[in-house]
Amino acid sequence: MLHINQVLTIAGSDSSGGAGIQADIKTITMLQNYAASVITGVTAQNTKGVSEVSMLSGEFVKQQLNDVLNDLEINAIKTGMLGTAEVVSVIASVLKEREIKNLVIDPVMVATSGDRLLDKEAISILTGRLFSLATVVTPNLTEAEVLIDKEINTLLEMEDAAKEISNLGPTAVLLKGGHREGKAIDLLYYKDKTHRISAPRIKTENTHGTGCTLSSAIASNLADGMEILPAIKKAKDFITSSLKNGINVGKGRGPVNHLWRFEKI
Ligand SMILES: Nc1ncnc2c1ncn2[C@@H]1O[C@H](COP(=O)(O)OP(=O)(O)OP(=O)(O)O)[C@@H](O)[C@H]1O
Ligand SMILES: Cc1ncc(CO)c(N)n1
Repeated sequence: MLHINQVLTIAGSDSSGGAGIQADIKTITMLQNYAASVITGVTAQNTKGVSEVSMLSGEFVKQQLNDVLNDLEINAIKTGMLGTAEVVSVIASVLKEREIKNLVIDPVMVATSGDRLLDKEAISILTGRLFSLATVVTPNLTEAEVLIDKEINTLLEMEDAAKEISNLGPTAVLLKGGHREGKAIDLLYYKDKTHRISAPRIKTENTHGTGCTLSSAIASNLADGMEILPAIKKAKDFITSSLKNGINVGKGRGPVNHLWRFEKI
């Protein structure tokens, strides 16, 4: 029988299907792995923005997580929208207790549209209890500025920021430069070295779900046994291709889209 690696996404639902758990499941599936999903909350959202968020209780998130981990053989986990301090605490406790091999944390704080997806009081729990368990954390520029409480403008400042965030305990930090001008350069800080992970900027309005897609692709590649650097480079190729294939769904920022299967290496 065909062997398939299992990836768990812990994230929120995006009713418009472009970001959140829907983006994660699509990505993991396109990368030919099996996706399980622990839902933290539900957003009423479309391509123009988020109109409402309803979070599940910490207890219910814990129950989903334990049910999945007690049964499936999860090879990697990715976290996205965690919403509340209660949910972040529960996830940190469960993941600390279990031997999680590959954990990718996308520290989602606000949607592309500017709407808040993480309570302010949850941030210190995220950094204090979850970051140290992570293989990779993937902040965007705004999230990184919140994490280090400094403005980040230049590539050199991005390098310093990635290094500073690594002091919070993750094995690697990928600081995404998607919201800058020019080439789409992300900075990876890993094993005391900085790597520039670069791709041409795609001229498109259809960028809904870029962050979710990238972090899910990294988790999926780690689940396949890839090392951190190649897992990130391959995920970067995947998001670049998905941006090229973005589609005009909705009247705002349409979703990225995947048109073909990537061959496994
Ligand atoms: N127009 C673009 N062309 C090429 N790459 C891009 C573009 N926009 C974003 N990226 C890349 O997409 C990935 C996600 O980065 P981004 O900074 O957009 O994350 P994010 O802000 O967390 O995403 P989201 O907008 O979904 O919240 C990064 O690798 C980034 O460089
Ligand atoms: C549910 C959800 N998670 C993450 C994001 C980040 O883009 C979003 N817009 N919606």
